[in-house]
Amino acid sequence: MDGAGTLAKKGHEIIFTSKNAEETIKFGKALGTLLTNGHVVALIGDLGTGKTTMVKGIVTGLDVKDSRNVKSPTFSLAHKYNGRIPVYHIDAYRLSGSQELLDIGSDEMIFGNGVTIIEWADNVPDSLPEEYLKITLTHVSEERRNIKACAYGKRYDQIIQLLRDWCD
Ligand SMILES: Nc1ncnc2c1ncn2[C@@H]1O[C@H](COP(=O)(O)OP(=O)(O)OP(=O)(O)O)[C@@H](O)[C@H]1O
Repeated sequence: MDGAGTLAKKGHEIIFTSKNAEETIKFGKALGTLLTNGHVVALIGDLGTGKTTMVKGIVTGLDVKDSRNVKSPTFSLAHKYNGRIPVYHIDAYRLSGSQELLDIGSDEMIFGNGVTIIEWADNVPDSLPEEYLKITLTHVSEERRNIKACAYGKRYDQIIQLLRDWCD
């Protein structure tokens, strides 16, 4: 990626430093183009670190229309978008555990067809499948964020490799 963020490389994870929201969207879009049925992306980060901004990028890469209007489903808990495959966007902020997530039918979302993106995934660790991609966003300065993408399971190793190629 020309003249954009900086990248640290380590095994099955990458750390990308995003300079602004637009760059986080571009990173998300690159990731979204690599996702397919059954993939789960767990997003972790404090308030305002850019989780929803990242989701906008990911769903853009999944060909969801009007992706810039995506908002966190904080009250409805989950949204379904129609992209090239179904996309489930879950916000676990208000959830105190995995049972509440199960109650909204998360099993069908996480283990069914399509891609599932879970904001505040650290609130529902027991709901995550054995393999998933974890993205941790941390605030560096007003516009700078560290984006750490980590593959949990071999299925995601190739995604990390391709993201690395994209960032280089
Ligand atoms: N590098 C960056 N990456 C992402 N967002 C950024 C960046 N720089 C500034 N921002 C801004 O930070 C804000 C992040 O908001 P966003 O809703 O995406 O965060 P969030 O983690 O989902 O927050 P919350 O948990 O409160 O819903 C947006 O206004 C966005 O434009």
